[in-house]
Amino acid sequence: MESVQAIKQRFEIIGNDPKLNRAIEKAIQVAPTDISVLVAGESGVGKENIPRIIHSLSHRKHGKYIAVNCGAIPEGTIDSELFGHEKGAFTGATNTREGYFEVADGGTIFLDEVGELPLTTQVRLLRVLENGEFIKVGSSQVQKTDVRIVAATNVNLFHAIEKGKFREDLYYRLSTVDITLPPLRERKEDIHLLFRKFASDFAHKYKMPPLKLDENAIAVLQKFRWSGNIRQLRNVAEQISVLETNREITAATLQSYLPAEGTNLPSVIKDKKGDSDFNTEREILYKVLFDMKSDLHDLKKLTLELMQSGSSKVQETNQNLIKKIYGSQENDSEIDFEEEPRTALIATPNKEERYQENDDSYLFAETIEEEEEILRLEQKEIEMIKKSLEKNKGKRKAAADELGISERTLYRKIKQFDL
Ligand SMILES: Nc1ncnc2c1ncn2[C@@H]1O[C@H](COP(=O)(O)OP(=O)(O)OP(=O)(O)O)[C@@H](O)[C@H]1O
Repeated sequence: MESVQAIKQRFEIIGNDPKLNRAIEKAIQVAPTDISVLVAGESGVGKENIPRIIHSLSHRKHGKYIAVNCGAIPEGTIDSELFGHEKGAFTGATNTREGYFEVADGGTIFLDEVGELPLTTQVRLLRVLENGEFIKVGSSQVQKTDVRIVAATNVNLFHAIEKGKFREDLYYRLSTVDITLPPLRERKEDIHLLFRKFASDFAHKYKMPPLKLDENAIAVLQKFRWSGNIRQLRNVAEQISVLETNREITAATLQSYLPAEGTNLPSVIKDKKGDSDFNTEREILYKVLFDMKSDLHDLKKLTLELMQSGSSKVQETNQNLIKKIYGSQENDSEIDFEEEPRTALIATPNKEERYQENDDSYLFAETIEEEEEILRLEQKEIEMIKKSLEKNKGKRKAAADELGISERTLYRKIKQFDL
């Protein structure tokens, strides 16, 4: 039996965390059997490594391995994708098509985000698991297949069962063995190791000298929550690798690439109860917020430079605007740009001062401000998604990777915003 260490090398899995090692060990143990395995863990923890290990160590290793993201396939086509269809089964079915369960006969199918399967598909899946039987869409002929199923979920399937969205019998069929991968924040020792690996990969890819984090930066890296887990860490490492000319990374530099923690974004509050999209939704909103913040910073810097280098005319004609952006200072007819311009950049009028006369107007104004902010965030989110899809020629997987979100979340966003 191959050792955990050898498997880690073969699959380029970085980390020494005991829970990670135990997960790999379990995968090695169950691989030679045909037991169904359910892999659990937050988005981005590396769940896909487990079915790849299981397949490659099983007697099916020369058979096909197919990974299916159940959340990324529209409900209307999932049965046909998985089980195939007959010619004429529905409009557009011009030919008979083999589904993944037919193609992967003798191999392994990885069903990622299995909790996203519609109930009708769950019934079909249960049948395959029980006796290897399935029926193509539009057919009445029962077919046989011999496929091993490894499923994964980043939501608590018990909640889905309670809500009537997931069949209990299917859950027990899928999870003969459970393998759970820990979130990155519980693998503190591995975070720097992973960052170094990614930084070295990107240095190689972009032909730049490798990054080096100083001690404080390492501490920041380890303290951060990493709600998007390894995927998020990889994205941050890539951004810094490409954008930073100074390759010695300090805590402040690193911090500027990390989303502010504890930001009271509406979706974060809404999802605190433990809804499934909490991590990924937050991830994208953080990213959006971060981009907006840096755009704003750049804009302010630009106008400040213009005013400093330009004429007093700019200041005269835009006095009100300047006050609004850089703070209203009583009896100030002119702002002293020589004095600590960076402080001026972030100074905003105190909200209590602005609204102290009337509490209601304060609350009202706050609500409107928040609503406008949400709309702006949404707009920005739509723009980012559109750009990324265009750049990646409509390939959702590539776009999702670039945006640092899962394909399932991207698929939902596309539906939500009608893109
Ligand atoms: N231990 C590891 N060492 C190096 N890279 C890793 C490790 N684990 C995961 N990765 C990388 O992190 C990224 C996310 O992994 P993966 O897609 O397997 O996550 P996931 O848990 O399946 O997420 P989701 O639930 O969103 O599909 C991938 O690019 C993967 O190669």
